[in-house]
Amino acid sequence: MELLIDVGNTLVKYALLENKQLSKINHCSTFDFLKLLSSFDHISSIVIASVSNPIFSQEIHAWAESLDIQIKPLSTEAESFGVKNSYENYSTMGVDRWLAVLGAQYLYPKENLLIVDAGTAITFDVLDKYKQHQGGWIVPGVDMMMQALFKNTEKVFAEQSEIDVLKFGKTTSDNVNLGCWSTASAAVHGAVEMTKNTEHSVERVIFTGGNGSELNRLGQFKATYIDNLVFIGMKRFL
Ligand SMILES: Nc1ncnc2c1ncn2[C@@H]1O[C@H](COP(=O)(O)OP(=O)(O)OP(=O)(O)O)[C@@H](O)[C@H]1O
Ligand SMILES: CC(C)(CO)[C@@H](O)C(=O)NCCC(=O)O
Ligand SMILES: [K+]
Repeated sequence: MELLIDVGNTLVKYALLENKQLSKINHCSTFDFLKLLSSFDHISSIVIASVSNPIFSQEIHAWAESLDIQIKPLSTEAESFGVKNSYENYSTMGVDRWLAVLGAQYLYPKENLLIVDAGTAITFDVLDKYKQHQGGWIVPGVDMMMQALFKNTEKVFAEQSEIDVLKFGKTTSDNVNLGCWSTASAAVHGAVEMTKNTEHSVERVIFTGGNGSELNRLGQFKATYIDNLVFIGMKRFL
């Protein structure tokens, strides 16, 4: 049994692989994950991808080595499984993005794709059906947009609320909630629009990440939400 770990900036996500089958994803803080570690002493190997502080990964590394458990850190490559990175300096691209791209390419090899990972940040990656990454965007996540507003203003605030449909708001709280979600959603539309009339015109949008299913629900476009896209990418390395 293998343990797959995706270390983000807010949460650690992990899943088990048993007989090539991915378990459901769990998530927790790095602090809670370290408390859980001893319960994984029966696994044969670990695959880890991190875009966060290396100290956490180093602790897992040390623990695995002390128990003779193999540990394989993943990193972004110039090319993986024939998929070619567009970055001038590929190693600076977050490995979570690269794994999401590889997961999407595995699931939909015949379409031009836009991969949107909506977490702490929202990343956009365009991958064409010839396995060429065409570039992307990084924007603040919905929570981060709101936090930036609260931090830099005196009278702007918001309460957490469920959004039914995207529209204009008539209270401060609704203005913030609807504004930030609409901004994220508009960026998805904008990314699709930007590829129109190019050779990599997007045929499918794939959402993942903590806020991905909500963005999928709120948007008015044909899209697919895949909660374990990064793990599907990781599985290709096993
Ligand atoms: N069930 C959920 N659990 C945790 N976060 C959730 C959930 N639903 C929505 N979210 C939101 O998703 C965001 C976290 O997304 P994600 O789980 O992709 O985190 P992350 O991996 O730490 O982010 P990143 O990888 O971008 O650093 C938070 O802003 C949170 O508000
Ligand atoms: C953008 C995030 C934070 C999303 O998790 C991560 O992919 C990251 O730290 N990336 C490094 C910068 C880049 O991808 O160009
Ligand atoms: K992520």
